[in-house]
Amino acid sequence: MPIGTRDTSTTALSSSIQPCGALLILDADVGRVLQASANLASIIGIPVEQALEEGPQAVFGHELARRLRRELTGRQRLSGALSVKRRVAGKLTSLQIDARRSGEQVIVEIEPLIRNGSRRLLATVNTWLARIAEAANPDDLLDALVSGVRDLTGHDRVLVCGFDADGHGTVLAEQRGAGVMSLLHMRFPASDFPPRTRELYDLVPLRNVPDISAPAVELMPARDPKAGAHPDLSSSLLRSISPGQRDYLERLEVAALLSIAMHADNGLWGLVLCHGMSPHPLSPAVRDAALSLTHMATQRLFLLKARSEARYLQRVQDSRQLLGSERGELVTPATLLQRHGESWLALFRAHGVALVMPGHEGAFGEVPTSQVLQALVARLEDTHHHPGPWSSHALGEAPQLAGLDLRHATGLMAVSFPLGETLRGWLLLFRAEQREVRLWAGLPGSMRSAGPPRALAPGDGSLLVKLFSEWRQEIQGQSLPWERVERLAAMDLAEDLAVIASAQEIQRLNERLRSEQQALAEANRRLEHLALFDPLTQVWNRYRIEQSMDIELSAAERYARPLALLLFDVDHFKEVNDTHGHELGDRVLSSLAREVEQVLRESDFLGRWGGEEFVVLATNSDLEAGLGLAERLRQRIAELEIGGLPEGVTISIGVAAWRPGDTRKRLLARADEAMYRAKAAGRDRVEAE
Ligand SMILES: Nc1nc2c(ncn2[C@@H]2O[C@H](COP(=O)(O)OP(=O)(O)OP(=O)(O)O)[C@@H](O)[C@H]2O)c(=O)[nH]1
Repeated sequence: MPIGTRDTSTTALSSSIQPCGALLILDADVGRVLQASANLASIIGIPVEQALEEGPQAVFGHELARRLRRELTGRQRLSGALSVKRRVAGKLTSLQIDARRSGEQVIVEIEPLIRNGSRRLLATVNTWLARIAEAANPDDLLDALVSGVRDLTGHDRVLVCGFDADGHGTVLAEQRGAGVMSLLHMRFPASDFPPRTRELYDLVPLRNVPDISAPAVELMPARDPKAGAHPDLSSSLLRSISPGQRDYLERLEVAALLSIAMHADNGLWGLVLCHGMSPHPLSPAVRDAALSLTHMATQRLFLLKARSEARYLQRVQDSRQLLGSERGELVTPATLLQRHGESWLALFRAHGVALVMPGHEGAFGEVPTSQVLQALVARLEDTHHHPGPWSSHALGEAPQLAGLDLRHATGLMAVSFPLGETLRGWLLLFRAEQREVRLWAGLPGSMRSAGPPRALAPGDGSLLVKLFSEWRQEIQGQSLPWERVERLAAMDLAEDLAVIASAQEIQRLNERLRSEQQALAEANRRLEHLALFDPLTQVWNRYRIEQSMDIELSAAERYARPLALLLFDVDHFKEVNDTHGHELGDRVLSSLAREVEQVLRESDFLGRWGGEEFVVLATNSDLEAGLGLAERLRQRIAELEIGGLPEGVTISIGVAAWRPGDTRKRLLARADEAMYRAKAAGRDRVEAE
């Protein structure tokens, strides 16, 4: 505890103060002195007995006592410290008086205004404020702060100790005189800053111990514990230090201490610690100037941090814009990571990144095996339900992930993103181990009893000095902690991934819809084909040829256009089937249809009338043209070579020409009759109506 902040024994129950000032406990009405520090006479020249008997006016004079009462009416503390001059031990002394309420009592602190350092105070503060305002980064700023504070207070060593998320402190900046040991970069264990100590800094942002060896001064008269609670001195700057704290500072050769809190929005961020190697009286004015400088520097520090966070978030936004271009595209997690993995690793200071979605997975950099990734996500699915990220920088200590081989990864930030109503995808960022050697200034309290370096056990004076100056510890199994902005950035990224995933889902659905529409159109086409074509010969079926006949008949009627109808039938087809099989019979019908099509003009139509019977509708053809066509067909079929049927086939054709007033039925009947005659006349011939 080299910095001397641990004063758990100097709690609210402390009933003694440091001798650098005097203290009075007054009643709530500022009318009576309940207790006074034993050194009252040496500080303000009034004996304790007189103060207790005659009250505040004897100590401060009537006018000041009235002013104190007036200023504290309805207020917790004076609006500003008062200063008075008093003759003490024959010397005119300037004093600073501050007062505040504490429960049912008023605590008054009286401190001599020391001349040292207070000259040109404002000029010094202004110079350092300017330096602090010029600092472009936190390191320069903290250097300016420790230099400025040391310039003001004249301490032998001034340092800034910043706390990490675990409450451990690190010396981030230091200014020291010649021959003073450096504590720069050393660590202070969190156990040196117990919650009570931190709370006291909330109450009073500053602690000043000008001489740690000065004997404590008691309050008089001593309180009978039965008579009620001791006055609460926790808010007093003058409260004495604990024996343990004194002991510790002595071992560090620190004889005087000034510590000033640096508060962030979420609590104590760090401390400015000023060490004197010999007693170091400090004027209250100098102390307050150091407090102001620290206050301004702290504000500036958080402004710089906010700016650097803003710059980082701008980089995140840039990367989001790049990602935005993926929305219109169907990309797999693997492709996304190929394109953006490198930049995400840089952005998150990570060594590996994986995207795990149901049925898809992608990885970039150093990541565990696919099997482990799946197991990891299954565990996270079970244990992590809120939408924020899950993170750890010491995976070995995370019970959820016990037994999983995460390879080099000791840090993981996992953030989920919704895929539809129940499914989630996961963005997993891995950090590799970062070994670190910590130099502890002092040992953590818990270590003291466990005592790893046994040689350094208390009692061995020479080694104990070493114990407080430096103790090496190798930190393993940890990676860089995940910062708040990085967590925010990961959530932004996950949001984008959700948008990409849903945009892609919509695209996938659209594509499925499109292909289903195509399949439907195809089915419709097939259905239409089936409805109009004969499946065996692929010529028009009876329904379709009837339609055409009706159309052509009405055209013939309207324009008196000639039209011939040929009806033909394969001769002895039953025999073909019976002799060669039905399959060959089918082939004969198809070959015949192909052959007839070859002979027909574009404007002629061929249809299968049924069985082995076909119809040809010859437009713009009179009976003679119809007969000519029929004869050509008959000859071509008679000459047609059909594999497996050496004798070939013949057809008998009946031809009828349109006559005004003809219906389909009548025209067909005449053609049928002619075909019947052709059959009857010996087949393989053409007959007209
Ligand atoms: N392979 C096959 N045979 C068919 C098909 N449609 C009808 N047939 C057959 O065609 C034959 C027609 O026989 P019939 O009406 O006796 O006439 P045919 O044997 O051709 O004798 P004629 O017409 O008098 O010369 C029957 O055996 C039917 O089974 C078909 O799609 N494929």
